[in-house]
Amino acid sequence: MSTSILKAVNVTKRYGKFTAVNNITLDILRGTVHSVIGPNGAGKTTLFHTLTGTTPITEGSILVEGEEVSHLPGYKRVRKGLARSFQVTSLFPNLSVRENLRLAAQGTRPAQALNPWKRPELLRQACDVAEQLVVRLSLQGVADRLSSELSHGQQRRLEVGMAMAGQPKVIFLDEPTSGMGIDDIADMKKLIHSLRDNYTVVLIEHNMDIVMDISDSITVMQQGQILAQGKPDEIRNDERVRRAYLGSMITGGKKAEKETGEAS
Ligand SMILES: Nc1ncnc2c1ncn2[C@@H]1O[C@H](COP(=O)(O)OP(=O)(O)OP(=O)(O)O)[C@@H](O)[C@H]1O
Repeated sequence: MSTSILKAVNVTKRYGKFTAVNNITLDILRGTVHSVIGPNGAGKTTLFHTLTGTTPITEGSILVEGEEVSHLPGYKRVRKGLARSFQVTSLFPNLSVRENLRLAAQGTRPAQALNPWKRPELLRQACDVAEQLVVRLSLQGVADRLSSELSHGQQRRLEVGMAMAGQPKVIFLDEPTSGMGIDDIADMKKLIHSLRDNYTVVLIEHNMDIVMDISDSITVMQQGQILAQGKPDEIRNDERVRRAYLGSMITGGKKAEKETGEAS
């Protein structure tokens, strides 16, 4: 049975009088893909920010493998094994794919990364990690190209690879398929699904086909709160979820149309 790797207990985030995340309790299990979905403004990204330490919480607690991290800044949570995949803008545009990955792998030992007297085996290890990732990301054909020369889909895969390079326990992905074409979406979906062999994935994604296909569990948020949690089938069939706002997103509108007799 999977054990808990990341927990949020009664987490609330307020901006002044506005409550963006309201009393959220989550238990994310090791080796799973856990998706967070909900309409625009539901609080998904704010929840991510609180879990990764980008933004401080107002109330509640966050635990990584049972250890309280609520008041640790983001960079210290990285050392506890939480990694966030950032947007394309976080790539080094004037470095090759291989060099981007090698630097990200070296970043696991920041003191060593900038030390001119660093031990050569650490550099070799970082090169090995980069080589393995080039293959895993299916970027062999462009490994020596500058990251700025990659297609959008390749850049987004590289972003995920940059998070993987740190060999974290949990990888946070915020809309990794946004702006992608169909082929790139299929590649990204395969990559995310494969991640749970080595990592735990927390995913924000608007593409319901992906969410339903690759998630082990789903948290549905609405107006800062949890509306429902469960396996994809449970969420798909949850009346509250469908009635609230997801009917057409999850079912492609078919069921809702059938029920209302409004199909054209
Ligand atoms: N720094 C901030 N100050 C004030 N309000 C904020 C701040 N960040 C987010 N909010 C508000 O919190 C609410 C939740 O925003 P959030 O970005 O978390 O939603 P979301 O579910 O990620 O939406 P989307 O799917 O559009 O990205 C929104 O009403 C937003 O305006």
